[in-house]
Amino acid sequence: MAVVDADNMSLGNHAFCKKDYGSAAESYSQALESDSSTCVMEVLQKRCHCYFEAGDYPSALQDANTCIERDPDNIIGYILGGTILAKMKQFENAMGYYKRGLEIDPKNAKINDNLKQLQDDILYSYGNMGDNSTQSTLQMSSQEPYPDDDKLQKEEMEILREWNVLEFPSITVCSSDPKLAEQELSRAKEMLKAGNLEEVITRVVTAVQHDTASFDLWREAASLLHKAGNLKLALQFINVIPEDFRNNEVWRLGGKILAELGIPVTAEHWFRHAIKRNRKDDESQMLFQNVRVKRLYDPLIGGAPVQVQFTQLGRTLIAKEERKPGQILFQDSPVVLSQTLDSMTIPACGHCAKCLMRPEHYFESELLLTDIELKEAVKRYWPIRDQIYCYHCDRMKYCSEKCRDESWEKYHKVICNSNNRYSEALYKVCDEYSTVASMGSKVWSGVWNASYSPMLMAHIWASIICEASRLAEASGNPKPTQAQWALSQAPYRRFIAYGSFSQTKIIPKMFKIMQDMFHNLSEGLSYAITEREFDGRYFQATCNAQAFSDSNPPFKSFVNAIRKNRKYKRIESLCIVEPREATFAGLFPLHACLNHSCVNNIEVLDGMVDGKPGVTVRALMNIKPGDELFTTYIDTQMPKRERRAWLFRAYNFWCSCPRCKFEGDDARTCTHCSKTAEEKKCFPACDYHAGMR
Ligand SMILES: C[S@@+](CC[C@H](N)C(=O)[O-])C[C@H]1O[C@@H](n2cnc3c(N)ncnc32)[C@H](O)[C@@H]1O
Repeated sequence: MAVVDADNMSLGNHAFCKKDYGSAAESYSQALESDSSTCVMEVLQKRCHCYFEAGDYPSALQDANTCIERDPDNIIGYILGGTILAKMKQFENAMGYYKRGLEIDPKNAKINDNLKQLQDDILYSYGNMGDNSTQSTLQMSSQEPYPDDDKLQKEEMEILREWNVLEFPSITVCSSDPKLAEQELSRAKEMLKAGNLEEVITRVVTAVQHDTASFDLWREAASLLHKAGNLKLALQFINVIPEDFRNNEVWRLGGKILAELGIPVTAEHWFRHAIKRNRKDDESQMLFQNVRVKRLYDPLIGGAPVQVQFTQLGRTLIAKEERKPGQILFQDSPVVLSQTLDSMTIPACGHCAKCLMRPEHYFESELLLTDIELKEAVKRYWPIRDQIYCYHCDRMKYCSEKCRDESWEKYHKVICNSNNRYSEALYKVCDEYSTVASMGSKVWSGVWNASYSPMLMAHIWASIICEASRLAEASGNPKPTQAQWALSQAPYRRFIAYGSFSQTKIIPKMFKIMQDMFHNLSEGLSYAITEREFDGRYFQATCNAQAFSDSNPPFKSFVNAIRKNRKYKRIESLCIVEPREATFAGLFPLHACLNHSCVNNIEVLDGMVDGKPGVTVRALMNIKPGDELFTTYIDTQMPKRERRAWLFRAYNFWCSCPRCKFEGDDARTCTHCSKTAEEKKCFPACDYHAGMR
């Protein structure tokens, strides 16, 4: 047998037995340098063991990956890779290695044992993540003004002025008599109970006439007027109280009145003051967020039978009308998108997500050349979509010049490697990802842990930068002003952007790549990717992104067309296997308000919106007006403990949906009646729980 440097090999083995892993690894490295034969794999595995035992996990992983690269069916490589990643607490990645191993040897006892251990590790790690409570959405939601809010507030003040509600109310001041004032106020309260609203107003006015100096009285009077529905007079009364004398209650009441009058930005201003005076004032915080979601989302909803509200779960979508299973609730288009890394080899428009697959991607070229009938069918029915490349790089494909030009102006010019020498590093790791993915594992060790593309984050930053520089150019400024930066960031404020741990430590390489990419841009532009910025966008990209595809790809049109023509019955039989479609991850503003439940009442499907790929949200169950709409973020076939753990790890909350409350750890056993659900029907198992939905 040709041996790899036998001396070093046995030196290595000797040191290994003595647990001197450093020396053993060194000897194995020297043995490998001779790189002569079949033993290379064995030495690599042994060195991997040494690195692992010595705690040098990145080097160990490199050896495991080299084993896999040399022999993709090398099951030990997958076991080693999984074990190392589990040790590094990269559980999802570890799972990827083990799953790939099981594809080669489904009954492999070691992998099956390791997988069980991995599940325990996952659950244990979740239980030990420090503060394991769901974060308070109220505390996490910003009350910062939006860009241009100052202008909007000025416009609102004009309206209030026109309504004459900023002036002192026209009352005749009587002799000061606080007692009489109190009596009048009590009568006003009685009148309110009796529903005599006219009389409430008369009494309230009389009350303040007798004690104009008491701001408490003005506040109580305003509160009664608010309850009686006279909003404008109520506002006038509350405005009488000078700012320095307004307490938390006054500001809150003012905010409520303004919100009901449809003066949202000023209402937010009043609620902000209320919260400043009492940080624990949850009511004002909730009211603030509800005013905000109304003004931000109402314009997006159009005629759809839904509305956005703010609840304990944060932004939430509520049905306004009844819907039966299968009926559409709304459709949505992405504000930003990028093709997911695992589908990068499938041609698609990088701007609008249309599939650009051609017959040669589906049929073998030999067949296309020799099968005359197929050739004819393809010529007749396969819709050939244009494939246009970026002017400057061959990375980006588009379906039209319009898409290419829009993409360039909106974000690509900032990250195209013709303009940005640092972007090559990002493209390179994306390419590496596809190599690893082609081995069946969604791993991107040490760099990225999510299945969504980091390109989505890059597109977010690039689009912010392009928009800010466009605004600067339009206003004749050499560089964007702070207000212009804020304005260009505003569309992304609709997407939740917080998580429970910092990603910069977990994927430092990606953090560095993004910092470099956006630090020194052309024309003196620079965007600082701080830790906070990186973490926020990371969670934004992972917690809100929805995967979607072109719902009408060329293959589908082709098959539908040949099905209608009996002549092509044989060709139909060549199209049995559906091709993998290009998948995109997108941020959809309305869809991103959907919260999760393990008993989801809606489903999200691919759909065409204004001629471009987007999403369609459809009822799965009977939905009544006022019902909250729930999607599902995970595979709901998983048992409860796993579901909850995944949700906490990926989305930062502990699910408290009816299923999680009442289902046992085994997804098919009911905690109430212990009955086992039918195969494939996880829950509910009993009528009691069915009624709890
Ligand atoms: C796509 S957003 C959904 C909209 C979100 N409520 C908001 O205010 O933007 C996902 C986030 O919503 C929250 N969330 C969704 N479903 C939840 C649930 N069932 N319980 C608690 N929080 C939930 C979590 O913070 C999660 O990371």
